[in-house]
Amino acid sequence: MTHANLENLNVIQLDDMPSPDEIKSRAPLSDTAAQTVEDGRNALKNILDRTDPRLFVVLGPCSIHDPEAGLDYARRLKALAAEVSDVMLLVMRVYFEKPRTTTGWKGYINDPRMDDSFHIEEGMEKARRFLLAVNEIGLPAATEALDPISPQYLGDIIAWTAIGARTSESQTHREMSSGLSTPVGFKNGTDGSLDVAINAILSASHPHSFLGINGHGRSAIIRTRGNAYGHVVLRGGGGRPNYDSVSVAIAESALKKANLPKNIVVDCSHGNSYKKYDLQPLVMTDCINQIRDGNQSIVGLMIESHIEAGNQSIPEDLSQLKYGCSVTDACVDWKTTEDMIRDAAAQLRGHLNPRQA
Ligand SMILES: O=C[C@H](O)[C@H](O)COP(=O)(O)O
Ligand SMILES: C=C(OP(=O)(O)O)C(=O)O
Repeated sequence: MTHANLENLNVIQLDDMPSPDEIKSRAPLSDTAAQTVEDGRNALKNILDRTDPRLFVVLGPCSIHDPEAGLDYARRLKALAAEVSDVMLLVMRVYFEKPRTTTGWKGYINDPRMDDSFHIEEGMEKARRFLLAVNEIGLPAATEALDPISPQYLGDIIAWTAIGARTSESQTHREMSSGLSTPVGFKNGTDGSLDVAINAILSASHPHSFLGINGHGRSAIIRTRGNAYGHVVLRGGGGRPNYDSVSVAIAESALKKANLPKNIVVDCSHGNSYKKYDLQPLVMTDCINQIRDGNQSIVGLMIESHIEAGNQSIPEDLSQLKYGCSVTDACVDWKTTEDMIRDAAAQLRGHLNPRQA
């Protein structure tokens, strides 16, 4: 009996991928970028530990598809970050991996040329170069960790990580988070379920042993310490938002019951704005009002924002792409972003009392 036809029946090809060490040697971490990462992580941890009373805001495009426009955005954001640094820590959303409900462009790492050619080796290196550039500008970066191998390539240049609504319940993502070097925000499920995020924080806070790769790209058993900086991201879901004060109070009690710190980030987009990008300012204003009214748990916000408003589908002819406009979820434009951040900063000045975890 032949055993030749029992495996890889649905695999067409296995291509070599440069190891994490190889990609890092092509795009090495500079001293400036390393300092930004370290300062960003420390500031985020201090906010979560309540030794820094500021609010952190993760904002930027739904996904990066054009590094030039992405860096244009980063430079603008850096100037805005300096203006409001007394009350807010701005962290740029640098999302390269998109979880899809069914199918669609899965992001710049997976398909950097946006033509279904899937040059992952090119995408990974360019993604790393982009992250380095953002950090060299002096902005810490946030990303969604979707592929469990990617952090070996990029983990040294990320300050905050999200686990998305579609993967908070996944053991693989909880294990990975237990070893990540950044604070990790776990989103509630797409159905609105908060339990998956709370269980994820608990799971990721413990040590795990699981399969992965090492810097040389070899299979490895990864043994982790556990991540003490997991927190919830409320993104709405199941047809209703969950940023309102009642939903926030429910999340606070669930965290208390699980013996977890009362640390909540509100995502102003996704289910919280019914995916209507121009509702994000309303969500943000509501959260800022809650903080002014004495809320002790909202430590961060997320905004999907780009240079131009809305979104566009990816055209066959890429020269037709509109500059600075999202190719995934719709975003608020730069002017609106500035207004949102400046208004919120003005509201927060004088109202940021040290909050209790
Ligand atoms: O934030 C991005 C999207 O909401 C997420 O990737 C799902 O997108 P999809 O439902 O269009 O696939
Ligand atoms: C996919 C995202 O969000 P969620 O997991 O909440 O759908 C995102 O923030 O890009």
